Amino acid sequence: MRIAVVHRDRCHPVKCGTECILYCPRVRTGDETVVIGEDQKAIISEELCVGCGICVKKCPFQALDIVNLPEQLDQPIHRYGQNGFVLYGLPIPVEGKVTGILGPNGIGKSTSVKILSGTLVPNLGRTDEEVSWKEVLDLYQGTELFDYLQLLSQKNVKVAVKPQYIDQIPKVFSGSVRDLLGTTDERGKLDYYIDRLTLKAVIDRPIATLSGGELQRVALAACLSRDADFYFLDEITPYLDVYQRMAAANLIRELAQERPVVIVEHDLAILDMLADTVHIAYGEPAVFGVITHPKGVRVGINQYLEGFLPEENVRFRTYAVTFDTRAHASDADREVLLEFPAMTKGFTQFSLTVDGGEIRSGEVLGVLGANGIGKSTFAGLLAGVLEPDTGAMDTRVRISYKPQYLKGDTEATVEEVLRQTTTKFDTSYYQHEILEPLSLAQFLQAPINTLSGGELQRVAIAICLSRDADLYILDEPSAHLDVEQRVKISRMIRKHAEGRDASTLVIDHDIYVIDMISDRILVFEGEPGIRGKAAGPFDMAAGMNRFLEALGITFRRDKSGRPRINKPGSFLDREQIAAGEYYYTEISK
Ligand SMILES: Nc1ncnc2c1ncn2[C@@H]1O[C@H](COP(=O)(O)OP(=O)(O)OP(=O)(O)O)[C@@H](O)[C@H]1O
Ligand SMILES: Nc1ncnc2c1ncn2[C@@H]1O[C@H](COP(=O)(O)OP(=O)(O)OP(=O)(O)O)[C@@H](O)[C@H]1O
Repeated sequence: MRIAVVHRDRCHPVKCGTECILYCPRVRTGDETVVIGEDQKAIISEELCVGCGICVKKCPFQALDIVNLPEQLDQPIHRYGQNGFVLYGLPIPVEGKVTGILGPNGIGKSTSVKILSGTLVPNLGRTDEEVSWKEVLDLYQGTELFDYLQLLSQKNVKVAVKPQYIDQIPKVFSGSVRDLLGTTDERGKLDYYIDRLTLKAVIDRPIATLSGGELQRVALAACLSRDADFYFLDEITPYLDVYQRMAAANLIRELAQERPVVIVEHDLAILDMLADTVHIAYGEPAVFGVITHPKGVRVGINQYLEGFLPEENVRFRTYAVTFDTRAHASDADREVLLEFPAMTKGFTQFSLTVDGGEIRSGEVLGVLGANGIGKSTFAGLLAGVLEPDTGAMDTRVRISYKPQYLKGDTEATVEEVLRQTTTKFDTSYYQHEILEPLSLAQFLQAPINTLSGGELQRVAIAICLSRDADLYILDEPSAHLDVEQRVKISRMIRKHAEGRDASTLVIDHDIYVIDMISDRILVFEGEPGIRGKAAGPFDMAAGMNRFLEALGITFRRDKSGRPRINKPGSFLDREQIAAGEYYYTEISK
């Protein structure tokens, strides 16, 4: 079985020589394997295509993919139009349980949530005709999903959804947090959620002025407060600090005792403590995706990292994703490259104090701290996009800065934008050290304004690292990236820093990313939203301990090296706290 996918945003028959038609051996023999449709996009007939792949190589805009599917796949559940992405399988919500969905970007996780939450009516892969619910139900007869789909088709099920891209909320809602949440209090638990998600301080603020972390928590409170039969949460961790992630996870577990919850999540440490079972999503991003049967959470995560599904007998990746444990060498003999001065910056409600410090040549300085404690403000002061009230950064230091929130509002293609930032685009260094680890090659011809959150993030990292600079600043590079990409960008940022007469500062809430990347750590402390102060830089163990001790969270490593959060109050948790080993530990080895 074979599928042909045309990435419509990259298909421009007016601008190319219609190479897909010109070089197709079947077209040369006289049939219509590839034609240009009325909407000026290529259409590939999957019945006629022989799968030679010549059109894929010849297309100047990388707009085509032809893929042979694994044999055992049966009927698709949905296809986004002719030559569009195809999805096989659905997750199953279960009474009393949190069901997770784990997989790379662009593999159909959100699509499956849209189907189960009733936003998208499945078409069983048939894009040229109306497909009735009866046909869908016939297909699921005798399966665990039948009852659920029947209720859904009869519109007899009430669902609550936390959408993936919360930055859309201010575009459709203009009132205050109180106005928005007031309409959702259907179970009389809103005050409880406001308290547990520490939203009291922002309750009268206009939605448009909230930070990403605050908006994420408002969206969560809005979803959890509804009186629904089923709850669907599409990524809860972006922009939340570790403490807030744990608080959100605990609330979701509480809710799952009463109502089924389905969650999509890339943060493995959180998914691990939150979900009872996981469905793995595999396939080829933007081409096809398969949702597996449910697996126990620990087994499922390990199979996903391994890239092999023993029950299905499918290897979907040729290599395993491994979590390196890095020996953190003392680098005290590195030369000091630059000094940042003592600075202060005050907003109406918040003030930041920074004691001066130094960053060494080739060093990566990790930055940890709660939401709203001044990390991005500090980055803005260093980068010169914010004016300090006292102190001033040396303007001779050349800075390359990736901000936390990305704008993707240009129609220029990825390649055009990258070429504007570097003269090295055509070198093999650029291919191997930038494009490959960020998996950018396949969408170089895509216009920036059509990229997903994870794709845009990777382009922004490439732009930042492409410039010549003395100091590279990356604010939350892991947001919206899948697990594999997080491991890859961590290695890549490290490699970029090593052996270069430059320094790098990385702010991130993913503890593992900070562990992988950093030589030393700056810890931001204070009272979120009111005052913050940068402490350090500390060596890795001291920095991690200082940050995690304040949160009361300990980590251990499992056999594969993956960091896992210890259950609060468990034997290991108590033992590590007593030994003062919050992250790097001798005890759990
Ligand atoms: N309305 C749509 N029309 C056409 N294609 C779509 C549509 N929505 C999504 N797609 C495509 O379907 C594929 C799967 O998208 P989906 O959002 O379900 O992935 P995902 O696994 O949730 O990814 P991520 O982790 O990045 O959120 C992507 O290639 C996407 O471009
Ligand atoms: N331009 C501004 N005007 C007023 N207040 C601001 C402004 N920028 C930031 N703040 C406030 O300053 C505080 C610190 O914000 P900052 O973005 O530096 O925090 P952060 O530690 O980076 O948080 P996060 O982890 O959520 O990104 C927050 O309370 C924020 O609301």
